[in-house]
Amino acid sequence: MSKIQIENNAVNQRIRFDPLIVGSNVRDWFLLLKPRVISLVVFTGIVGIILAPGYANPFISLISIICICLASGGAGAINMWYDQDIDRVMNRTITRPLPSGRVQSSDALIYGVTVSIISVILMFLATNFFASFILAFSIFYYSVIYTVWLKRSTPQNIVIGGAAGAFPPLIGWISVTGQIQLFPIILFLIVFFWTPPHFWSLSLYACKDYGRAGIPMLPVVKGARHTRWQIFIYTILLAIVSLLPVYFHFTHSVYMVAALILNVGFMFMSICVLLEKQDHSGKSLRSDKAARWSFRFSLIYLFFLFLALIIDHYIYDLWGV
Ligand code: HEM
Ligand SMILES: CC(C)=CCC/C(C)=C/CC/C(C)=C/COP(=O)(O)OP(=O)(O)O
Repeated sequence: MSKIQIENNAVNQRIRFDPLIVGSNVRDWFLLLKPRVISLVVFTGIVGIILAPGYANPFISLISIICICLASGGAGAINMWYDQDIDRVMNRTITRPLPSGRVQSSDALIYGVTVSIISVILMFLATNFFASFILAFSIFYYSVIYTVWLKRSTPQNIVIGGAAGAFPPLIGWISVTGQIQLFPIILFLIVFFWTPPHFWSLSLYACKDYGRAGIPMLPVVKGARHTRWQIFIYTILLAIVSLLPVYFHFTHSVYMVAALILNVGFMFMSICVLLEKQDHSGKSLRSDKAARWSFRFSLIYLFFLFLALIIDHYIYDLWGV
């Protein structure tokens, strides 16, 4: 039996014995929204709301947060609808509601589009036109520009497509102030430069999956060695961008210390990824352990960096320490 056959059998076994497959309707509709990704996306949006100057009505802020949740989820469902053909060939995604046949294709599309439209209308009614426009644009960016166009056509898909996930802090800020300022643009840039090391770490160990699905992710097209260098370069760029709030005096020492520690941690991870032993084809000899850690650390990095922004804000700007 070939290696691919063995892998496919393992996947089939997993589908057959997955206890969640029968009678899991509500859970499937929930999973279509990519809830775990939403949690961090929404957190960055909440930080945008908290940092924005002026009075943020708690009820309106709650609606804005729900709107970012729905927009990100709706776009995620459209992404899963469009990608069901490739999700069917990848081990990581084969148990998702669409490839496993638990949700009908057209139902998923209607669901994704409806949830997205509701989010934009609700944002417009609760806040302002500008915030709802950027929200609509970010849904379009993720579900059409990234998913339909970039993902299958260029190894730079993540770099350009990364902008989709960087909008939420900007949207949160605009929902309060109605305008764009330098600080939320820096928050946008932080998530933008964070996305390549976040995703490419994962793509290093999910490379076979993407190769089988014919998706031109960086390690598939340019090899692991090139991807490891790119992760390293983007981690340096991220470190620089993450210190811009300190440079422009938007934040104080709490954020500065947190950012320095987190950047040292991420640099260390990316150096481990870079140094992980490879053979001459650039393939890792140690099952990409460092890349797995780097992916996990990317999530820790973004969460604590944005948490530090809030703590710094409360300590210095609100309590006047
Ligand atoms: C275009 C940009 C991005 C790409 C291509 C990307 C890609 C991915 C992929 C492929 C996964 C694995 C998902 C899975 O196994 O189901 C993942 C996980 C994750 N991503 Fe991203 N990501 C992007 C942006 C973001 C952003 C902006 C955030 C949050 C601010 C984020 C947060 C997360 C989280 C929290 C997980 C872990 C989910 C879990 O534990 O299952 N990602 N990302
Ligand atoms: C407000 C708003 C619309 C926010 C969007 C947030 C956003 C773009 C998040 C990106 C999240 C993500 C999991 C991308 C996965 O890429 P993929 O689809 O290539 O991954 P997959 O292979 O796991 O499906």
